[in-house]
Amino acid sequence: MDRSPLLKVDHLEVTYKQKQQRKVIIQDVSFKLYPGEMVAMTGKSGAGKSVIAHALVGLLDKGLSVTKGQILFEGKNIIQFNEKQFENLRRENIAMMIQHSLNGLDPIRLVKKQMLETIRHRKVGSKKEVEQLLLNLLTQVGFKEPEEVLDSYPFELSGGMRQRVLLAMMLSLQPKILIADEPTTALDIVNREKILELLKQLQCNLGLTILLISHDENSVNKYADRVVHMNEGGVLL
Ligand SMILES: Nc1ncnc2c1ncn2[C@@H]1O[C@H](COP(=O)(O)OP(=O)(O)OP(=O)(O)O)[C@@H](O)[C@H]1O
Repeated sequence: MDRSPLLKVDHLEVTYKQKQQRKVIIQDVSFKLYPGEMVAMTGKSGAGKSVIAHALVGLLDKGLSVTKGQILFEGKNIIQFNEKQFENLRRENIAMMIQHSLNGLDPIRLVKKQMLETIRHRKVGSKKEVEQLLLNLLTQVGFKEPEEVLDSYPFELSGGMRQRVLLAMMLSLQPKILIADEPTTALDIVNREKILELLKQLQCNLGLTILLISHDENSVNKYADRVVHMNEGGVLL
């Protein structure tokens, strides 16, 4: 099959540098993400999964930088992107649900306000059309009564519900790739399965390409099309 990868990570190296200190954190990592597939990146805590995810969207912590290799998005090397270009990339192409993102919602601001904030760059149409879009997004992530959710505060919602709201916000950006970094860690076992099932459903129904990051290989194995296993800063094949 002649398919080009949407994302190609090629011999990536990430180094931590501060004053006299220098430590290679990610070494020679290569993998591809093809359109419409769900790839799980697994490996134990500290293996480097989050650092890779952050490198993909230009959100590396201070002191960390890409020192070797390429990250090609639709064939274009994004390593040299400036802040503005990365911002556009995150807004238009690669959405990232960050780890512990249950905190990613302001508990005391209406869901509606926070969702509106996320889509402020999209030209949707009239107020009514925007509201309908938000309701559709909430329905897409499994809410039976989206109006109620829209008019609630995150603190009134359960952990699983908040995670689904965040997912709806990510979907509102219409990304080509969704990176979900440990989307289930803060949830109980029933909600964990529900979120993974939902991601699978979104992949199948919307053709969304997903990079699912998890330390729990067993739970993601049955959902992912492929698994990239990280081992202390490198890929274990
Ligand atoms: N800002 C930073 N400064 C220095 N070292 C860092 C920084 N962020 C991460 N590291 C180091 O990089 C390595 C990989 O960390 P990373 O958070 O990517 O692991 P992980 O596989 O995502 O694990 P976890 O699931 O626990 O988050 C670890 O050794 C960590 O100490």
